[in-house]
Amino acid sequence: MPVSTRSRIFNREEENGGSTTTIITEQTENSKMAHTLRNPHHGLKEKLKSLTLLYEQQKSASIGTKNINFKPQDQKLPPVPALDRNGSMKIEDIDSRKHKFLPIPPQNRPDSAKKEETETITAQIPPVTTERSPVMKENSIPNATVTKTYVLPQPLNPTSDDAKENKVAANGDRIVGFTCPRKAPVSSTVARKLSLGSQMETRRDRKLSLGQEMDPLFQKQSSSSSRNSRILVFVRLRPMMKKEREAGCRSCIRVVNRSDVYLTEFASDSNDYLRLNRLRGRHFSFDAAFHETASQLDVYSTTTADLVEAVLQGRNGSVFCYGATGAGKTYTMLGTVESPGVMVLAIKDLFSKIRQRSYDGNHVVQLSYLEVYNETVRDLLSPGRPLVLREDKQGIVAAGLSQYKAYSTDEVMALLLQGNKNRTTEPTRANETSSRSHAILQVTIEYRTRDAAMNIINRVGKLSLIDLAGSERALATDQRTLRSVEGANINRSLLALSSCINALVEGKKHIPYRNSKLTQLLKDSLGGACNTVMIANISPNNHTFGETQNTLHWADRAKEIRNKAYETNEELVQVSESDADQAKLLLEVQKQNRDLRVQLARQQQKLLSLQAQSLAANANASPTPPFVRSILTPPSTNKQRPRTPLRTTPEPAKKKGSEETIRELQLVVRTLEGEMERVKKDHALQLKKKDDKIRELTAKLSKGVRPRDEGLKNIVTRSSLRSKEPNTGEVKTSSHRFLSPAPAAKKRSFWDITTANSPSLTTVNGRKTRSHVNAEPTTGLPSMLLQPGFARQRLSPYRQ
Ligand SMILES: Nc1ncnc2c1ncn2[C@@H]1O[C@H](COP(=O)(O)OP(=O)(O)OP(=O)(O)O)[C@@H](O)[C@H]1O
Repeated sequence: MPVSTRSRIFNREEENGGSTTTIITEQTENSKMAHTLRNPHHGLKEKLKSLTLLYEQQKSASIGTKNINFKPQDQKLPPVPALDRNGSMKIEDIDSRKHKFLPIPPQNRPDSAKKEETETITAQIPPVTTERSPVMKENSIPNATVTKTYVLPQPLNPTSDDAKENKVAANGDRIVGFTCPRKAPVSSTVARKLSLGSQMETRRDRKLSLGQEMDPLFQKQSSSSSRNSRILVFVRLRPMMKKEREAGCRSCIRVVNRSDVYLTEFASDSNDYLRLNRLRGRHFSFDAAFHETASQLDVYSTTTADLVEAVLQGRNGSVFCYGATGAGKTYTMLGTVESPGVMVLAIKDLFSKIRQRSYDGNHVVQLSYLEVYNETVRDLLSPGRPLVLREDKQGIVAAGLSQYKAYSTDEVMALLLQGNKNRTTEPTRANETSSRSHAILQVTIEYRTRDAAMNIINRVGKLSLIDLAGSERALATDQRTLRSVEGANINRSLLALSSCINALVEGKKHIPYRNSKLTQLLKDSLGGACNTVMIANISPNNHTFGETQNTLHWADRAKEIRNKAYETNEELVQVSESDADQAKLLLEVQKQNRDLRVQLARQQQKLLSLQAQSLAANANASPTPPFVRSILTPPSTNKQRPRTPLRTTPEPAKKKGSEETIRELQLVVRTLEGEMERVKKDHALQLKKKDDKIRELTAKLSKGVRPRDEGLKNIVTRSSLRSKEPNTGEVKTSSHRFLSPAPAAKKRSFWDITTANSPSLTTVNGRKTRSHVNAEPTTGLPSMLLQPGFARQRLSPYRQ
């Protein structure tokens, strides 16, 4: 029997001494399973049906089973099998003839008043690992022993709200109804990949909030489904608010595992005569389900990271959040400063990826941000008159929408911030900062590169990040006129969205996109050649059960929408021979430029070490050579040459500019080399002079001529010479350059070095500030630590 990702029932009831016992229909020979679970949400009919089916299969399986060592003592109550670290339970050597009747452990036993109880084991993909019977997977009857692994629902944290809710459900109202979900396709339990490399897969899986390891089947499905263009649907549960907790709200939703959520309806105690205090529940399965503790990064990396990668390869991608008001859509899309949401993380990721690839082409990022408010489209980046939607070759576009070029994450953030200020938000009873409009941020990435034949390849990918306004009930929000009109419009457009989803799912020819502005704008995302991700946001509050159920229902429907097979928006511009030559030349020039920059850096390094040596030797003798000083002095900010605005430079001008830059660079390199040579010569000359002087003095001494200073020792040493040398321009021996220029001075510290050239710092409140280092006799040496930076700064205008 195939093991479903859905819950399976493995129980029977038997009155055994007045107490309810659970029958585990599959039992092992070596390890006997006895674990009762409380998940009583299957209908009796379905339970019996699946039980009968299971029994039949096991029976026929057992006929062919050999090597069964069935011992009578096995009929005793087997021990509760140990769960593995994933909460999985192994059932080995299944033999259908040996069903066990196990007592429910006291901690799991429901209220004794209950007559009915169901036990559910959630099986995980791949739940079956066939050891001796690989055909088991194909739903055929095994003729040998098999091993099955069942992943049980995670044990609840007793302190969490979930745990409390669970307790209520177990001990409180009886659960008698269960809407059996439609069997989800196997692939729905896994996150579909967007035809990307294994690197992305690894990352995504690492990020999965439940931290379970990815099994091989998962990988296989992921890669095989990468060609599939089904909409990916994720669900995110927001945490219970303090206010809600204080108001005594209960959690009606539970994230069962990494893809499933379970919705429970709590009956109102006294008045619900029809349901007789019964509860209803429903199980939903999505590509991934995020627990309330899931981080923004978890959500981003699982839902959108692949999309960003695909957009860079020239495909279109859309992410939209759907859900009731106050369910956390804006939090997911925008987030806060401390925990930025999908929009911000996507932009950051985009730019970091562009930076990594910048070596092989040019990327141009353009941005637009609009809102649909009360069925009018408005530009959020340059507010003005409402925009009109038009259909052209690219699809539906808002005529006159401003497009901004952005070159860094910061620029995008600034634009985003500006747009959000212009967005319509109002406090409602349900949410203090309720978004009253649907906001769409569109990022277009144009990528231009050349192939081997120098043809221009132009790829354009578009990423749409959509924060929908919340669906709401009239009572949930204010009754003021404007708010209710807004609410009605929001609901109308969401209804139109639902109709489109329905029509798409049913495969209708006519999709009513024109029913609202929102659906017109989402046309591309829903049925077009686009990778689409939908994040359904839900609240745990049981008072919003209806809205949560609605959201989950539509999200479940949306899973079945298939987009058109996506294609890369790529354009190949063939160039003529002369153009190709020019392009080659440009590439060569660029390469040369790079080489020159490397050379320059090397020369600079050499120059600096040389300068350090020469400064040490000439500390007191000669002033810093002017060219060195000019390098070491930071250029004043107002004199600094502005960076070449490459972003706006057209192609031929850019080429011209790069040639000029190369010429300039070559000139700089030549100048530096010349200066270096001169310094070397100077240095050698000075050393020679010093040696001559020493020789001369030694000769004089040997002739009996005393040195000028009588107080000094008669022996002439280099140090004795040094004391007389300052400011005289006298030379020293070559070995002098390695000696400290001022031996008597206190040892120079880090601050001495870094602040030696800094403008004087004053004493603050009598406290010595860093300026005290200037009190020392300075050698006039510039900061060594700052040199590379200054040198770079000075040379930066030449950089491309
Ligand atoms: N995952 C989360 N973690 C922490 N706080 C959250 C989370 N999701 C939502 N919230 C908080 O819940 C509140 C409502 O969220 P948000 O404004 O995002 O809802 P919304 O669905 O956008 O509502 P509306 O449709 O009315 O705009 C906010 O205060 C937000 O900070």
